[in-house]
Formats: sequence, C-alpha cells, structure tokens
Amino acid sequence: TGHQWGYGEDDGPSAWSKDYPIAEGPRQSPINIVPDEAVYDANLPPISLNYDNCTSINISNNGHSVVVEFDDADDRSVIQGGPLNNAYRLKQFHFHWGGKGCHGSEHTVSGKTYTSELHLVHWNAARYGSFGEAVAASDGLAVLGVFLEIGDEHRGLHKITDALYMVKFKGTVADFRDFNPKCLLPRSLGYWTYPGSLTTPPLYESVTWIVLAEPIEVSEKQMGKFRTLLFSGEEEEVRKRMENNFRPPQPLNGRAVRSNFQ
Ligand SMILES: Cc1cc(C)cc(S(N)(=O)=O)c1
Ligand SMILES: [Zn+2]
Repeated sequence: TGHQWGYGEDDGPSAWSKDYPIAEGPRQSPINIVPDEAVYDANLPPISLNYDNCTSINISNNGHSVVVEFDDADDRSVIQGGPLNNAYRLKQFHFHWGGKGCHGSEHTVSGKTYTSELHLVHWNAARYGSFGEAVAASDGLAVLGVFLEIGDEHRGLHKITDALYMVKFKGTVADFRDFNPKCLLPRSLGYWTYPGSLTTPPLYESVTWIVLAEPIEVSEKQMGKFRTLLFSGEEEEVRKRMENNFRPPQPLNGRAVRSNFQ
C-alpha cells in the first residue's frame, strides 16, 4: 500500500510529482532562506518550548530517516508562541543529512547548506483530534528546524548516535525513554517562519515552518554514525547506506519569510 518513493536516481525528489502532484504546489518546502529578504516582524513573539521529561517512547528507522517518537496523549511537550495561535504537541523528531562534506540540510540560507537538519514535528491539538487528522490541515503542523554544522562533538546528541546501531535496518524499532530534545537546541531561539509543507511525500501543505538561525555543532564522528544506518531492510540483498535523504529547496512563489530578529 502507499507509493514507493526515496532519494535515489529514479525515485528521488524530481520524480515525486508523478505520484504526489502537490510536489509542484504553491507552498512547498524546503526553501532557500535569504535573510536580507526576510521581513523583520516586531510583533512576532518568541517561541516557547515546554518539553516535559520522559515523554519519548522509541527510536526507529522508517526507511527514510531515523525517528524518535513521543507520547502525544496530552500537552506535556508543546511548542507555542511565535507565529502559532495555540500550543502544538510534540509528536516526533527526525533528521536529514548528506554524505561526506557540508551538504545535507533541507533549508538553505543564502544558498549555504548545512551538514544536517533536525525537524521537531508538532501538531495542532487544540483544533484537531489526532496527528493523523492534523497532518493534512493547512494549520495542522508546526515543524521546528535546527541546522547542524560540523564542529565540536555535541553532548546531547550522544544518546541518539549511541542508539543508532539498534535501528540499522528499515523497519526496526527500539525503546528510547527519557530523552528531552531541549538539549538539541542552540542558545538563541531567533527564527525565520513561513507557510510550507512536509518535505517528503505525501508533501501536504500543512506546516508552519519555524527555522532557527543559529546552528548546533556536531562532530564528523557523530555524523558518521548516522551514515551507518541503511535505507534497506535486513532481508534485502542490496544494502543502501542512509545518506542524502534531503529534498532541495522549492520555489518560494511569493511567500513572505518573517523573522523575529534583525
Ligand atoms: C512525511 C513527513 C512526516 C512528518 C511527520 C514530517 C515531515 S518533515 N520532513 O516535513 O518534517 C515529513
Ligand atoms: Zn524532516
């Protein structure tokens, strides 16, 4: 069931519109952010993150990325403020990354790519009854994007990179409790925000993007552990290393990108 898509030559981003015509829609993500063209909005409040402890549940390899899921049965872990009209509940976070070198992020900043990008996915529990309902609604999701760049090793990321061996193959899941993603955020919460979409199929145009301007630093060794993951399942003969699982920037189509900083 569902369509088979990936990041390869034949099933990659340029082929997605065949099965997902919205790939050519008016508010697709990611985009290239041009700071000088962003509109500083003094009325944009800061974002507020209330990531309660011990709501992480598991870590898994879904064949496209590595995902940490959260218990979203109540408002223990939420994002609010910023461009959002109410609290959005944390559902999961995952990463996109490159091969060797400094490409791998989805959003770019004046054409600059980062080695990876973390997406913290939240859904509008004030208006919708479940993530599944919210995922296709125009104000259904809020995704917080954090850039990762190569530098010193990141102490908070160790718990994740040390768990990756348990989810090497597509379809594997492992317990992953008491992880608070607050430790993955940079010092400054200065952000750009714009209306966009999921960056992988089904590409629903349901995301209010909040992209932090300050990257976090991670070591090359830590990034190398992400690249030991596989797109392929344990039973497949051909082993495909999980890397370059990012969509390139899409047309802005006149959308305004706002910032809460000058
Ligand atoms: C398909 C999909 C699902 C979810 C929850 C999040 C995304 S993304 N990469 O836009 O954050 C994509
Ligand atoms: Zn993502």
